[in-house]
Amino acid sequence: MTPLPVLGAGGWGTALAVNAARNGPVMLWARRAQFAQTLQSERVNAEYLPGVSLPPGLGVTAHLGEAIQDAPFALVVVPSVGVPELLAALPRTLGLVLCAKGLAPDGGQLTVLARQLGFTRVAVLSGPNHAEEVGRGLPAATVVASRDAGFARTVQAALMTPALRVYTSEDETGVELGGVVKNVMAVAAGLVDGLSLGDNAKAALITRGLREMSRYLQACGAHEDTVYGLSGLGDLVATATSRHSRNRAAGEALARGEHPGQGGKVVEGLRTAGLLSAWAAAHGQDLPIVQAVAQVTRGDWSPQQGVAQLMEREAKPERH
Ligand SMILES: NC(=O)c1ccc[n+]([C@@H]2O[C@H](COP(=O)([O-])OP(=O)(O)OC[C@H]3O[C@@H](n4cnc5c(N)ncnc54)[C@H](O)[C@@H]3O)[C@@H](O)[C@H]2O)c1
Ligand SMILES: O=P(O)(O)OC[C@H](O)CO
Repeated sequence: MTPLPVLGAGGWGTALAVNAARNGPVMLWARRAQFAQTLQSERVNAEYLPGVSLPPGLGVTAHLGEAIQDAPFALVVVPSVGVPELLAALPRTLGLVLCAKGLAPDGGQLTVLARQLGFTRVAVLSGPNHAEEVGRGLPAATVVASRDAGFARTVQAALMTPALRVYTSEDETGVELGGVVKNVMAVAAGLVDGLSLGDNAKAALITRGLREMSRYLQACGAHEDTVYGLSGLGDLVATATSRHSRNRAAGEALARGEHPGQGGKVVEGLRTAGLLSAWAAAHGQDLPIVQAVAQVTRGDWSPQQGVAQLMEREAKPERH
């Protein structure tokens, strides 16, 4: 049986690889040769997913060609900034399951970038999935979305295990962008927590954040109900309330006056806030929470100014 390639040995790549190894052999690709060797010999990813043993069917390599050899498709699990470079190195015949929750350098979708580069079998995987929990085999659910329904079902079969329930969708845009925007909402949730603004404020943020996600997704062509599924509301709740979330923790750090996100584990929401804020300005769209997070992240507003700006907006009906 050809091993399933999992490209990217951070927390999420490792957790997905451990889950998929319940179904068959897996080859995990790490960019750094020394790191790949350490994973192969220590059988644990102490840097990104400590406490989770790598099962015997999981191999590790730093050679991309070896990782994808004879495989019909691969999971792409590097941070969004690294996706363009990795895709450029892959054969266009390879099916792609894009797992990053971030945007391309131009602020567009990674699925769109993949197709522009000539890949034809493209899917996106997204849902309320903290690597720390999936890696330990705690029950979770996720969505694989592709315009190619047959490809989505193939990926579903490869990843569905007793611990991970995988649903399919044909709404690539809705599933991809839900996971992208919720990271910004999670940074905002961390600001709420860090400033001790209380439960009412957190509930208001999540609810208005969902409304903002819905407006953005629909402006980008998503189906209107996708935002209420696992990749939208599900992931928003998981990330905005989780002790595992790096995006939420980054918001707490901002509230303390620190500058999070330099080095270490990837915090997609900080970069995404700037890209989405630029998109909103260019398209005349109103994404107030995204814009407030972008201003605070850039240091243009203090966290308290961000809160005041949101609270003092014009009066309006709830449905807007
Ligand atoms: N951690 C989670 O729980 C989780 C869950 C779902 C989705 N995601 C998404 O998955 C993506 C990866 O996140 P993660 O948590 O695995 O990150 P991480 O911070 O745990 O690890 C990032 C990994 O990518 C490698 N890397 C960094 N830049 C690279 C590049 N240019 N090319 C190749 N490799 C590179 C790093 O060396 C490291 O191994 C992100 O977009 C994240 O939003 C994460
Ligand atoms: O730790 P975070 O904030 O990157 O969130 C991880 C996942 O996206 C949760 O589904």
